[in-house]
Amino acid sequence: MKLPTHDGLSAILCDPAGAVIGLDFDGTLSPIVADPAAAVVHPDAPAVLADLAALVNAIVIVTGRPPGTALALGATPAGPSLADVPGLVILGHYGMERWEAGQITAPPPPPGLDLVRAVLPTVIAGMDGVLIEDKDRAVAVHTRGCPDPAAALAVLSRPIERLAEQAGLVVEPGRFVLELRSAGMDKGRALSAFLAERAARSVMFAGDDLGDLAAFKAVEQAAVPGVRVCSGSAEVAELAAHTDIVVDGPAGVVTFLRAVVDALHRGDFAG
Ligand SMILES: O=P(O)(O)OC[C@H]1O[C@H](O[C@H]2O[C@H](CO)[C@@H](O)[C@H](O)[C@H]2O)[C@H](O)[C@@H](O)[C@@H]1O
Repeated sequence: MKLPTHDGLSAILCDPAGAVIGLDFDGTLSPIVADPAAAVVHPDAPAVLADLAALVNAIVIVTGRPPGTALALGATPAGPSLADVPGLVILGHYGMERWEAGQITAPPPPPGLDLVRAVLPTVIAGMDGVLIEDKDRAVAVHTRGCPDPAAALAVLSRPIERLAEQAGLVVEPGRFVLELRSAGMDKGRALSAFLAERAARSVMFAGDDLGDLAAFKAVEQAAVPGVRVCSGSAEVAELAAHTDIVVDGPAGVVTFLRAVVDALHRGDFAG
């Protein structure tokens, strides 16, 4: 793949040691599938991330998943797993939970989740194919398995908003999913704080969904050069307009990252 011309990308290629590479998980590193529990990482993703990690300041996965789930889904039968990527940091639950060097740090889960767990079965009663994913500090309601996923999402939207209000939570919309989670953190805040922590001199963020918009905004507003990469899909076609480079889903992300690694090894942009 020939790398596109972009100032933010050039900054990363010229000075990789200063670059923070941020990535979403579902739809970016792992192809979208019907069952959230089966959304394993693209088989070539951990290897390319491991190669890239040796060249850049840091690789950080910023995801709505709990870090433990991203790690479990990041295991590959042959070759390295996500857990093998040197220095990898995972900011899970939209930045609420952090995994680094085998350690997780997180505040206690929001108390409103008990109400959500008690009431949700009534809210979805009679709706064929709705799936509840309990993530300990958040609960996601999926409609991908419904006969008409978009219609089911529309039906659930208002009742879930009301439930979130009652429980002191917020609703995070995604790809045929409505997630009830605590307020006060998003991928943008998480990424900005990480850039400051690492004294980043450039940044890339790759994502596929509405929850990634905050991170794209953080790249835009960062005091350092940056590039926003869209893991493109027909499902979230509108996301491309908020990004600089569009690739074709997780396979496209892996090909793009491999081209970055190859360019760095060749020293195309070195001093
Ligand atoms: O921030 P992300 O890493 O993108 O996580 C966002 C949500 O992704 C997951 O749901 C999505 O992927 C599933 C598996 O491919 C798919 O079945 C579902 O339709 C998508 O919405 C995950 O299950 C959620 O918990 C995440 O919050």
